[in-house]
Amino acid sequence: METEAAGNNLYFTFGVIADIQYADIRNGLNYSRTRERYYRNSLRLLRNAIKEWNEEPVAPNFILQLGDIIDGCNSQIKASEEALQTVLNEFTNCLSPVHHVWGNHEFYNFDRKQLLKSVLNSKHLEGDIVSSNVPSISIKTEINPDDSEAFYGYHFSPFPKFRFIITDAYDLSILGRGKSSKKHNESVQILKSYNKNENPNSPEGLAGLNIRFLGFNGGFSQEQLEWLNAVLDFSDQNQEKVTVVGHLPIHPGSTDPVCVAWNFNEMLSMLQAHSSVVCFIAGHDHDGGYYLDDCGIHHLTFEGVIETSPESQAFGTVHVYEDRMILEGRGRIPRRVLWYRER
Ligand SMILES: Nc1ccn([C@@H]2O[C@H](COP(=O)(O)OP(=O)(O)OC[C@H](O)CO)[C@@H](O)[C@H]2O)c(=O)n1
Repeated sequence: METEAAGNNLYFTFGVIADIQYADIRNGLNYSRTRERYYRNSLRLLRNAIKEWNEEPVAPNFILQLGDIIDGCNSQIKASEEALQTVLNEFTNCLSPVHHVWGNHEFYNFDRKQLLKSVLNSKHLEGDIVSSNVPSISIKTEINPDDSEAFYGYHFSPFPKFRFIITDAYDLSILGRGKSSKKHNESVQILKSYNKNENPNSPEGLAGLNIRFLGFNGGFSQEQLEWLNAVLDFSDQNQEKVTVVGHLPIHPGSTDPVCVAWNFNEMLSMLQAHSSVVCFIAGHDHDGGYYLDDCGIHHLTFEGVIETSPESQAFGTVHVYEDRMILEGRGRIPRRVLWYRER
């Protein structure tokens, strides 16, 4: 019974929203023509989500915006800047600071340099590493917008013994980096070694989990995995509870395999090896998903706003306690109680 749990003191709350994909165009369909996409209405759902967060008894400590904030079609109609400004204007009404994750649609509209110089770079919200009992180690990163190989990642601690890590699932990707970048070329090689189709987004001929090797997915570089490992070493020693956040799901049980990160297995085994990790939060798969893995890590994939009908909703508020988190989902997003794994 969750009401009889040891830790009934609410520590803090945070909001989550995924795949808004706003565009000032009429409704359309997804690529497989199975779902409607409500490009204009997504802005109204965002507005209502912000209103509800603002009206909570205590405003959420922060909001996680899980990426694909505007749709790629804005680029074709030369409306990328305008669409982004429209969505950001809504976020200015939000009483809570917003952490932005980058998805594939960010890269259809902007390159990495533009993103790093934009409001979608929320790294300024990164916290300091302060611990009385664990030696300080160098796990803060500087991101130079002129560095063509840089990845977008940072972490913050909103409450003692809790940490959130924003990761970059398109660090290895054929999207977003110039053709002369080493990571771009490495990504082309990885993708081509699995996917022989002329259209890199076509899954034709890809069997089982290999269906993830698509141009609209990506992965994590060794450099990023090493950084993450160092942060998690610190969190383990400091006995923290860590939630890792990215655009792409990393557990095939939590999503359609077509949406999984290329090197999900490397990321997954690393997170499972760190006792501090309790949750992974992703977007990208608009149908959403959930899986509790063998090590007790909760994998939450948030339903996308873009494919949510006007009379419904798709956002959540997570209430964080000593021994569990409770996701209060709205509309398509179910309520879930997420007990922390045994250390
Ligand atoms: N078989 C396919 C699928 C897609 N494309 C093209 O790829 C681009 C991205 O597709 P899109 O469905 O817009 O990507 P989302 O991030 O919104 O959704 C990911 C998952 O599908 C959600 O469940 C776009 O240009 C498509 O036309 C393709 O060519 N071939």
